[in-house]
Amino acid sequence: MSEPPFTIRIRSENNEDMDWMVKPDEVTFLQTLEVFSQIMPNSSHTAFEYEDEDGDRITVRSDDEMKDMFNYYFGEMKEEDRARGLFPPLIIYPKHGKTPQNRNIHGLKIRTGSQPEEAAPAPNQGGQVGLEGILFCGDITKDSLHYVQMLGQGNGGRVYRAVHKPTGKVMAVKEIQLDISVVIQKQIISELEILYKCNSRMIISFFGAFFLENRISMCTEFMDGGSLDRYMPVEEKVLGQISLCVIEGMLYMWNLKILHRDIKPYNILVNTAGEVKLCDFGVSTQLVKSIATTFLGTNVYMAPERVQGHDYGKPAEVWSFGVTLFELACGKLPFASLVKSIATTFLGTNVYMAPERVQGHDYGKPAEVWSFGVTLFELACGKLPFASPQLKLSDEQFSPQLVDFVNKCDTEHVAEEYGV
Ligand SMILES: Nc1ncnc2c1ncn2[C@@H]1O[C@H](COP(=O)(O)OP(=O)(O)OP(=O)(O)O)[C@@H](O)[C@H]1O
Repeated sequence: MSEPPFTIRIRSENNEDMDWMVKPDEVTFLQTLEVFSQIMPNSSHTAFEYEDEDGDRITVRSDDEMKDMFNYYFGEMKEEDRARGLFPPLIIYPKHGKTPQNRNIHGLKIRTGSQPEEAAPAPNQGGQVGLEGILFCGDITKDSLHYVQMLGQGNGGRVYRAVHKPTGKVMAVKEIQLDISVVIQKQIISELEILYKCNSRMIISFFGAFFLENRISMCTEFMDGGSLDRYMPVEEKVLGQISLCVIEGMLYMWNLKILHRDIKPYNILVNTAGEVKLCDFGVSTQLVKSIATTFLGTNVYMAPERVQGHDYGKPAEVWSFGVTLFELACGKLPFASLVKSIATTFLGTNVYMAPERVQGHDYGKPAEVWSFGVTLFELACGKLPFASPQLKLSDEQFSPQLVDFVNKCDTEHVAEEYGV
């Protein structure tokens, strides 16, 4: 049932109130930030807070958190007030964009003074940018980084090894070009701040992020062993240890209500100290959305419900982990069963295409026969043959425990067994 319009009372730092009538189904987090910028043009805000029944402040940084706030507000309302249409104003407190120095638990002490007027040219771009072109979270700026080497390139951007000049700290800097508005840039920076609070041995440390023109740079711990894709196939007993780390990392983030959203060998990093860590968490829904809009595509690690555009959660994460384990163990993807995961519309592939075609290899008559097989199946059964996919790890070189584990990383199994 959709909720009725009601008043949000925006309370500024000097206790001045401004009332704003909203329809909870229609108002967005970004609109709220825009309202702040209209009534307080001299301050910049990246989030706001409201108070719960104990008077504790709860921060809102996204549409989802805003929805939670509305649910809380309507949930707290007395039935008789609701029946009489008496809706007390919901008071919110705009939050200034903070430099997170005192929240950076990784103890990186870096210059926090005003930002430079001009930034050093990026490794792959020239030109100089004024202050207004720089959005900032953390204490790192472009000109404080010395780029040493490109470590890799993903779908969206490039990763460099860089030295933070003031401290000598070696970091990995991931740069992604995103054509988005400044308001969305601010939201991304704000959403990324949660990474400062993450403190797990299984999660890559986050040092800061900044925008320069239309490019975001995210600075994280450098892992000298790189990502696991380099080491495939991985021996089973090593895989066991790796799995423990990945699961611990996932559980840690799940407890913070954060999904990784992109579990795959490329996002599991190792170092010569023997550590295994997850990187590239989808903590910023806005960043995930912006990347998805800029680089259309699905990937073969995605669970079917996600590819089909349905809601997804932890089971989809476990699915991706299953595919990852399969690939790490065998050195190749379980493609025959996974081809169903390739979306119908994205990247011009569809569920009738043979695996070699989906993978961008040369194809010919056999691919045509594959598509015909899928078509016949659909005509005979009225559904596609991929409705209830199972990962298979049939090769006998693996222990039954590993085979069983990987096969249980199936969305339906996880949802049924654990009720998540
Ligand atoms: N913190 C890091 N330390 C060392 N190497 C890294 C680090 N982060 C990324 N890399 C390397 O850079 C490569 C590219 O990373 P990137 O995150 O851009 O792409 P990806 O994960 O392969 O794909 P996608 O763009 O889909 O996320 C990784 O595969 C990894 O080898």
